[in-house]
Amino acid sequence: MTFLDMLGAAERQNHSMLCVGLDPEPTKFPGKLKGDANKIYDFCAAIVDSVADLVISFKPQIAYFAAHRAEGQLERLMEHMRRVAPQVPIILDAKRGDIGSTAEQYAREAFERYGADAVTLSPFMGFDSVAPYLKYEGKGAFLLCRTSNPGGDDLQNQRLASVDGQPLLYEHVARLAQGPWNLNGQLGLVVGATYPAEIERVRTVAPTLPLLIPGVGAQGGDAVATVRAGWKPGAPIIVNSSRAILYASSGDDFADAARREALRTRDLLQAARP
Ligand SMILES: O=C(O)c1cc(=O)[nH]c(=O)n1[C@@H]1O[C@H](COP(=O)(O)O)[C@@H](O)[C@H]1O
Repeated sequence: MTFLDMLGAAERQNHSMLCVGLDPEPTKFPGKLKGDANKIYDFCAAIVDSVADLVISFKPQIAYFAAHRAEGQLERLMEHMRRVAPQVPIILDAKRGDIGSTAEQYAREAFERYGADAVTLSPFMGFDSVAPYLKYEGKGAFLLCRTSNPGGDDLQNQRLASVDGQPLLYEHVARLAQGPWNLNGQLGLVVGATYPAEIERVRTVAPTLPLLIPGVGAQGGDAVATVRAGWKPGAPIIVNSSRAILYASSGDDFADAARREALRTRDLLQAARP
């Protein structure tokens, strides 16, 4: 099953566009787990178990594991997600971007070591830095396009005088991903929920690509505006929330609280479909 097939199946089965981001930060862990980096797997597995029937995708952020020498725990978590939610695709948020020979190693890490279904990438180094990921048939690759952070303006909103129509840089990335770079239909784009007008613009330039949209919850993005700007039948959106769900409670009821917040967010997103 390809990444896109899995997305469609999870969306239908769980009636969801919600992606739960797995950004484990031990200092924020509840109760007995607090401060213990050896409990990253336990914390994340409990969250996965409580929301598995509510999500279109899971998105572990690799830095939160690597910073604590917890790559082994990430490997176990990937296996756990496969076991409890085989229908739910996993996007490894790694934001890689390097020359082709190094990109081959990053692609191997994401798809062979961790067994991810998709990965996030920076397009800054150009097509040859993206191509090695596309050799993995059926896997997805999301290019950073208009990111959720304010500093995204610094480069992404610059106008490209040398390109036809003088698009903004992020519009050009969207055009490349929808067209010439999308050799096997594996590309998607990352657009921040904090910028709904830009989501709408990206959706116009890239009408069929899946959009990964982080920024609801802790970053304050507008869930309803996000869906209205990005959702179209047949062109999935994957709306990520991490901290607002993971840390919905600092008590021993953290998994139940995460489920309540995930359910609330899922239903808000579903109800906003035009
Ligand atoms: O690629 C991403 O996932 C990403 C892109 C972006 O533009 N903004 C963004 O916040 N992210 C990631 O999405 C998650 C957002 O987390 P919360 O703000 O806690 O919901 C983090 O893992 C970020 O690294």
